[in-house]
Amino acid sequence: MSFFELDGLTKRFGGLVAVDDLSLSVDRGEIVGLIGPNGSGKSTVFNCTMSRYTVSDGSIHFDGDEITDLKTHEVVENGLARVSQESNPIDAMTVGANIKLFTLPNSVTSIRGGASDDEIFNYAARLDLEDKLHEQPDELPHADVRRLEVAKALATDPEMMLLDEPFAGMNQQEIDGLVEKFEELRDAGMTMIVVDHNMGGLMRLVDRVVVIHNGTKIAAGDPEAIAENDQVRRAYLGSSEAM
Ligand SMILES: Nc1ncnc2c1ncn2[C@@H]1O[C@H](COP(=O)(O)OP(=O)(O)OP(=O)(O)O)[C@@H](O)[C@H]1O
Repeated sequence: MSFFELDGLTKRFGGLVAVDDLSLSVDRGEIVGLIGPNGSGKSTVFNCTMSRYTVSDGSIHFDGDEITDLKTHEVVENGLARVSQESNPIDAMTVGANIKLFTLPNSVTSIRGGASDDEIFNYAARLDLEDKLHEQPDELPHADVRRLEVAKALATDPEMMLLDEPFAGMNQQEIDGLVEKFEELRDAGMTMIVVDHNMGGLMRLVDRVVVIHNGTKIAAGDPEAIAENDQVRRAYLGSSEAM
């Protein structure tokens, strides 16, 4: 069994089948790109994996355990973390305090515990945010807010990260910088699935690409082969996006 496996994953919203019998596996240390036109089901795959949505059919395994029906905090405790499309830092707290929040024990009553200042510094430093620990998120440029979201996810000490549009809204220099950070995380052993519409950043980073369209896998392969794949091109041509 692979490190991470979706087997026949299906998610229905009433009559709409958002993810349709999708199987996908990721090996430890791999970075897999999950791409597809708008509405093809990418975020739904992440939401099912993190138990934000209940799965209609199929199963999800991570590191040898079935995690399909766990609660979200149990999925996180198992070593999976997700960076959402939307940033949601708490603006009334500093960058450091926002990161620390993700290191607290999982209890609404816990006000003690969590990572030390040194540990918080190290999580921030992995995203080049160590000089911004005392700033408030609403004082930061967009790219720093997005990197803060990655640092928050890292603070749960995951073995695998699901990254939903990490490059959105970034300029080329910022994308290059973030690609470098993800490569450093990979070198330290992190496994990742990355969803993004920025093909330049994504294709450079990933080992393998899985393409979904209408919730179904239509292609999988290395980035070069996927860029040349006619079925993939047609799927994107049928949507309003360019590949
Ligand atoms: N909570 C929900 N309730 C009803 N329908 C939903 C829900 N979440 C997603 N969908 C539908 O499921 C389909 C897949 O949506 P999803 O957001 O997973 O696509 P996506 O590939 O992530 O799109 P994008 O690239 O635009 O983020 C869409 O038709 C969407 O409208």
